[in-house]
Amino acid sequence: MPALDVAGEFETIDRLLKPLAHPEWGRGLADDVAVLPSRPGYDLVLTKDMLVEGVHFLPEDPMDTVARKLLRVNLSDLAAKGAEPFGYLLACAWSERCGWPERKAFAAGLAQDQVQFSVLLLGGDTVKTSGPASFSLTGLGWVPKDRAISRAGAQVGDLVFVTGQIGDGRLGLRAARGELSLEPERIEALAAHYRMPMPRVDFADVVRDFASASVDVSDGLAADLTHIATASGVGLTMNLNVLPLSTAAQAWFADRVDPQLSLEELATGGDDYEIAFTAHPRHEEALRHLAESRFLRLTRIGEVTAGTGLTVLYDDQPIQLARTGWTHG
Ligand SMILES: Nc1ncnc2c1ncn2[C@@H]1O[C@H](COP(=O)(O)OP(=O)(O)O)[C@@H](O)[C@H]1O
Ligand SMILES: Cc1ncc(C[n+]2csc(CCOP(=O)(O)OP(=O)(O)O)c2C)c(N)n1
Ligand SMILES: [Mg+2]
Ligand SMILES: [Mg+2]
Ligand SMILES: [Mg+2]
Repeated sequence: MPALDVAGEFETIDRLLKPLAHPEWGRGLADDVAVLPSRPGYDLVLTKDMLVEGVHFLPEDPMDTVARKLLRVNLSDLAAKGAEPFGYLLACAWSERCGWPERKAFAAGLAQDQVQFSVLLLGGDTVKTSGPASFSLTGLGWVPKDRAISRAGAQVGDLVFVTGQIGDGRLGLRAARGELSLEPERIEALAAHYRMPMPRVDFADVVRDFASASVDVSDGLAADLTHIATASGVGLTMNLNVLPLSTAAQAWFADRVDPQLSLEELATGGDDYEIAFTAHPRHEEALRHLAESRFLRLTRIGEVTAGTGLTVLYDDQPIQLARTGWTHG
């Protein structure tokens, strides 16, 4: 008899999650734990982020992209530390709207990203809730012993860099909500970034080899750079005029009446999942070369100074931001 498509706990585990599991370490998702052999010469790097419906994704977002975003926001944290991901633990609190097709789409999204990023499922937990859907993922990666990059470590005189583009996460949320009047291709590109950001996994080894301090940009570039300043006990500057914008963001920006306020929105909006880091000026050429060879944009956005906190510059003048990024309550 063919299996029924029942969105139950063990149907979900057996039919949707087991195919994603590490063949050995995950114990077939049929034990109480996963067991990993240690890797001599490496440190294990662990991170956890949640995605909650209405907080991190929209109720109408497709479940395959919700799953991929969940994995990717965690891969982003690992990449910022210079770690290479290998596996993850997953917790799902399915809501009423998560029937079998939605769960299947969720697992299919994970299957795609498992191949793209070379990670496998190790275990997790599955529950049903009458509240909003929420998901939590623990990402695991390896970094050569004692080489993980921290938020502390920025030195006065270092330069501040950011990968990729800033602002598509914020504009993508507004695009997905139907708040922007741009051509449909632009709306699509921005919403796609919001629903499925690209973690800079391919740049993790460069960060590890050259960065003095590093953070991934989730809350907002200004907020996350402030984390580096605080942890490192230094000051950082950020030049709003050189904020790297995508072509879609440039199209949006071109129509704004208040350019400064618009750039502030992008620099504080979050959901970028780029890497912001500091490095000694002697590494600038190598960093530019490596970024170019990997087809990744890299922008020098500021410098590390004696002092404290983040100083934001617009037209060479320091400005005050109303807020630096997203905070939860
Ligand atoms: N509920 C929690 N229990 C333990 N540690 C937590 C919890 N929430 C956050 N943290 C820790 O606080 C630090 C900052 O968290 P967060 O701002 O979420 O980091 P990130 O933005 O890189 O995801 C991290 O070390 C994280 O592991
Ligand atoms: C529906 C919806 N509203 C608002 C946002 C914006 N937003 C929510 S949480 C957040 C910051 C990142 O999430 P968080 O849980 O703080 O991740 P972490 O910094 O821990 O990686 C942002 C920009 C969003 N992504 N989706
Ligand atoms: Mg977090
Ligand atoms: Mg994070
Ligand atoms: Mg982070």
